[in-house]
Amino acid sequence: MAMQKLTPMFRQYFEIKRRYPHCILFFRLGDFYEMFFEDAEKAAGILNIALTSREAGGGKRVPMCGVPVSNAAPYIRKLVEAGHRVAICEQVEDPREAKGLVKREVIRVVTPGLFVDLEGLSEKESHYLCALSQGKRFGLSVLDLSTGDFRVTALEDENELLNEIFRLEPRELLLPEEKEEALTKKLKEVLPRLHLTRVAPEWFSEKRGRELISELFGVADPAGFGLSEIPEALPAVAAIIEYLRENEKEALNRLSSPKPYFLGNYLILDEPTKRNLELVRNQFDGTGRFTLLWVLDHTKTPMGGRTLRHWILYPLRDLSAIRERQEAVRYLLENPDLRGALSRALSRVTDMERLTTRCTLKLSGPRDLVALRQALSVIPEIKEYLTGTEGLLFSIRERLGDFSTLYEKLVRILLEEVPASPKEGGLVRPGVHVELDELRDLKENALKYLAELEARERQRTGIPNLRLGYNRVFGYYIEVTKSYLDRIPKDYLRKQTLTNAERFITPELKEFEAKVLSADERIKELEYEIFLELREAVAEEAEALRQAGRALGELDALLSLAEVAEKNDYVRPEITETPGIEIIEGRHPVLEKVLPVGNFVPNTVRLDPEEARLLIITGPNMAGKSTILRQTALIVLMAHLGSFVPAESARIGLCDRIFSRVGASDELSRGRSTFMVEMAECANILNNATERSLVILDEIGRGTSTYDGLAIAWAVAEYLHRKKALTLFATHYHELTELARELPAVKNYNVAVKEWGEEVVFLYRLQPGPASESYGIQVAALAGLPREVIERAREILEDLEAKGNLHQVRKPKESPKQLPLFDPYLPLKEKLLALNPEEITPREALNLVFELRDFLVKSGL
Ligand SMILES: Nc1ncnc2c1ncn2[C@@H]1O[C@H](COP(=O)(O)OP(=O)(O)OP(=O)(O)O)[C@@H](O)[C@H]1O
Repeated sequence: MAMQKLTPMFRQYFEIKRRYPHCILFFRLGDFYEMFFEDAEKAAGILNIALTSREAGGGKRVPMCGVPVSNAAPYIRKLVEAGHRVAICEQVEDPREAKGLVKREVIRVVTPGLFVDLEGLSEKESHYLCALSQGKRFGLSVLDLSTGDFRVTALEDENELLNEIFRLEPRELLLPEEKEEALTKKLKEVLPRLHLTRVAPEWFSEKRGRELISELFGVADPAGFGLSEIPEALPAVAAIIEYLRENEKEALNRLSSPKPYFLGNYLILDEPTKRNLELVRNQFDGTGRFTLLWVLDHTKTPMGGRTLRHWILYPLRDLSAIRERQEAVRYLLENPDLRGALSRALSRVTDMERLTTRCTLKLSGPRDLVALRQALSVIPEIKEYLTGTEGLLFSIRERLGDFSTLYEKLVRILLEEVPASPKEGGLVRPGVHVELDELRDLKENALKYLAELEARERQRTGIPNLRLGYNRVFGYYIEVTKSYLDRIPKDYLRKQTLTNAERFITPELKEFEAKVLSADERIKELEYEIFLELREAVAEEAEALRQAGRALGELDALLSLAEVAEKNDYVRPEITETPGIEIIEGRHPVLEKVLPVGNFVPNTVRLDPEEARLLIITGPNMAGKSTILRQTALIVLMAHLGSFVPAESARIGLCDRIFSRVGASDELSRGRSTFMVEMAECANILNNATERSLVILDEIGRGTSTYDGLAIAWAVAEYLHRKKALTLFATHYHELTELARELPAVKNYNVAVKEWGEEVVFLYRLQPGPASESYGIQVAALAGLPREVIERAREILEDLEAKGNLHQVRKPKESPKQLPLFDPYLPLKEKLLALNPEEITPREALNLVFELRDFLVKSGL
């Protein structure tokens, strides 16, 4: 449309839209955010709202849709979740005072990484925006705007970078525009839901990073933040700050300074390990159920949940830091009364970190302040409980700070219950503001006041029938009948003449009228001002509040570890500087919770750098090999995060990383064959494992021909033995058990099974020595292969054995897809197998079809 034909408002719309071409523009019109043209068409579809039209000038109508300002949050959330960016354009002057068209400006752009709507964020997960710069090393800055957590680090190579991104799972990653495609493709592969945002390459400047840091945080040298060791991160810091400046200016007001973190301080968990060990997400449906976090998380607060998740993903490598956490868990474990009291107190704490940030971003409403007040009310109580503690608990107490002044203010000013919006009034207590109290009195006592005034005026003038009245044209007036006009005082101003009477006004009446008529509006205005001041008072203490929030998170996480340790009978592992692992009667933390009580069979694993650093574990399918591998890795990881562990006792030498190569993950979508993935993961292990690494390998070489596979597995085992990494190697290649004879620190173990007629019984018990047989056919029979096929297989086996074709190498069984560790749908399978088609009713059949459909959908088949 030609510009000149447009209405002034649409001209303004276009001027703004031109600056935000990649955003859906929420254009404020009165009580609505309106969208136009393509934005409207796109949004109406996603939001499922009516698409209407509006005249844009010259009689032309254009597509339009809108959402109410008072309830815009869920719509914004939906659009952002669908991958859009939403530019919020507000009226930035009072329409009543505007000369002509009211001024409008975009005040914030909501992007996937800058999303802080409490309802749209998952409570116990961080929500990261990252920026990536590349110099000699990679620089990564990581911001969770919702909590104010701002960190930076440097990464040696692409591999380290991909692992870290996979660990953080950011929602949005900022990259310079010219960034090469190969890397972005890999990033998309590890995290398909990640939004990659290209921004101006000039933003990634070390110099700019220094300038911005000194500008925002008032320090001349970023070294003050410990950034001198990672100058590569400065461009990434600059990019994030520039991004905030462009899209969320308010965030710059009270941004926390970026804190460096060094990957070397944490156990390295690469992508396959995080995935295979099902630390925070299961491989079955990608949710948190049946994961290590699921077992350990009994936290009461969102901060606690986020902290624990972070601890699991960043296990420590520093002995004293681990012991500090263990000590705190021990103390809580031994003091159940204290634990109970702290737990109850924490249950009343709200999400302090996110509520505080919303105040700094000027997004919070009265209810947020009330929620924050509630959290603050609990802090003195918690401090009291922690009096007399030592170590970490004492340091938590110290970090909780003192918010008595702020708390008292919130109590003194805000009512118990407040409305959602700060602009509707009804949130400030009486006695806070003189004018506000007067206005409220005035409103409530208007009628009484008028009656009093009438009586007073009658007395003053001596006019017995003087009367007060109101009409819409003149407002309040005093009416005097004609017979008394001679008694009218001088300050009466004539306003209207009727047949029998005259109407007057007085300055007092006018003042009263102005007050009453505007009281309501003024009350709302005053309450809003008081609210803004209060919100600002909270924002001023943002840093201390965030620190307290984090401290409460730590306390909550420690309590959770203590609670889980008690409930599940965990022990405190002894952590040593000397490498080596000894887990006596260890259990799989998740599987033991899923199986009926008492059904899990514990196992002892000893890895010793000199005597037994590589254990070859053989045993038939389903015997429990993978479980032993995983539980060992999980126990080692739990020990490093400061948790107690499911075992009778455990001694764990400090590790630098846990490697895992377990099962064949579903990589077809990445366009790489199973074998290729297996080898790539294996290469990574071989190139990086050290004497301090724990390596768990499950069936290496299965994806290729038997001989190739065996040869590779053999060579890999030899190499790891030479590198002195502590390794558990589960295999179907029986031949590998020969290694124990050749290499000094290789030991054979097998998972016991017992024959029961033609069947096998799984004992799940790890015992020294190689497995005697494969039992593949028995397991196949258990799985329900038709009897005919099983019998035929036996014949073939006997035949092969008789011909000597089976001599050394037994081809391992292929399993088409990695089974989840346990099978949540076993009951359904059993039902299906037990089904008698002759007897089933149509209703039963239909129910089964529904169950089956749910299963297929959930398992992604
Ligand atoms: N220690 C144990 N106690 C009780 N049940 C167990 C134990 N270990 C394993 N199981 C059960 O056996 C199932 C199979 O275990 P796992 O996957 O570890 O076997 P596997 O030997 O690795 O099998 P495959 O060689 O076919 O991959 C588990 O899902 C679990 O139900």
